[in-house]
Amino acid sequence: ERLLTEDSTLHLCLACRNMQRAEAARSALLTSHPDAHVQLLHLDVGSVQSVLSAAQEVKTRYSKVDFLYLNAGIMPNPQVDINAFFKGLFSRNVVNMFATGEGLLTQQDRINSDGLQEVFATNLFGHFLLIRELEPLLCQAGHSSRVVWTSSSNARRSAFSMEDMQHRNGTEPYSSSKYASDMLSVALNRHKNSQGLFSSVICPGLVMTNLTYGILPSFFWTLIMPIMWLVRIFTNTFTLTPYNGAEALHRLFLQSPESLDPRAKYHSLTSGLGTNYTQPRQMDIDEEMSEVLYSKLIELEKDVRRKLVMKNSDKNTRG
Ligand SMILES: NC(=O)C1=CN([C@@H]2O[C@H](COP(=O)(O)OP(=O)(O)OC[C@H]3O[C@@H](n4cnc5c(N)ncnc54)[C@H](OP(=O)(O)O)[C@@H]3O)[C@@H](O)[C@H]2O)C=CC1
Ligand SMILES: CC(C)CCC[C@@H](C)[C@H]1CC[C@H]2C3=C(CC[C@]12C)[C@@]1(C)CCC(=O)C[C@@H]1CC3
Repeated sequence: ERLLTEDSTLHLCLACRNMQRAEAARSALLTSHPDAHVQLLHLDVGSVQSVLSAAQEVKTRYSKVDFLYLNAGIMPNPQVDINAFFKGLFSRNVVNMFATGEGLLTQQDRINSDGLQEVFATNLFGHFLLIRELEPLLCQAGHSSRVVWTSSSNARRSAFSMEDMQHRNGTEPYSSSKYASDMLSVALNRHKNSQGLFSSVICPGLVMTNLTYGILPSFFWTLIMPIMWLVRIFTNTFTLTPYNGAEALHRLFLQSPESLDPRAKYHSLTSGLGTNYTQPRQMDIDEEMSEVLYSKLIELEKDVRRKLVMKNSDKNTRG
């Protein structure tokens, strides 16, 4: 919505897994911008086959991609640790607890049909594979392109382990996947800036969406809204609405790639008085670690491609 307000000649492609919702989003955009070019594309970013097919379709439809917003993300079966919440409330860490949710949330992950951990596959690997597939459209001579990851303030180094990058053994797959996306963005910049591809990371703040309604029911969030406005005075990270949460996405669209800090996370923030702004904050990233992650993802990519070829040839011989 905000991008079209900025430039109504944009060609938007909404890549979604649920085509009914995608169609509703397209209709809403066409209501406010009747002449806009809005196309839909089926993409389940958590499925290797779907990512490859969608990328193929993009390559037939478009000759270049200027911006790739990697926004899809999941937090399945979240549990709030009430004891930790009350302990944190009376500690010196209280502001950080509200800003990041550190120590308050655990999730239950599962293995998907590609044999990958679902949170890792959706929040990180599917996006990585999409970038790899779209490289010919993103990296073109004399043209600069942008990849923007929706990360989170919940990304935490201690939740991530290089020996278990899919987070098979822990209870914080969300935090781990978001930290991995921060590292991957840094590595992408190192490998791809020379080819005109620039990667950035944003955090939308705490926004009322289906994700947060999965943590606590929507009526509860509505009930405690006055408390949330109060908390906003201390953290500015309670952006609360999708419009406010999109502030950093919008700001990055307007900023030239050369002026971006590859090691910063751009936070959407809303002040106590309701003013929106974007603030870059340095990420806790080790260059060497991000390089190791990049190599491991390339290896995993080879592996899933090999498995997919075998699966499809099995199907053909049986069918
Ligand atoms: N809400 C918050 O407070 C915060 C959110 N974030 C991040 O913001 C991003 C957007 O989340 P938010 O809007 O809050 O949550 P929602 O659950 O409302 O939206 C998530 C979006 O991702 C899509 N999606 C999920 N899985 C897939 C998939 N496999 N393939 C394609 N699309 C998929 C969903 O599609 P569908 O409609 O089909 O479900 C939906 O459109 C996420 O990356 C999240 O981690 C970060 C910090 C805070
Ligand atoms: C009185 C209320 C404000 C109590 C709410 C307590 C917690 C449920 C929330 C406090 C900080 C929140 C938070 C998130 C989820 C809900 C909280 C833990 C996120 C982890 C949601 C997803 C993200 O990506 C970042 C958010 C950070 C803050």
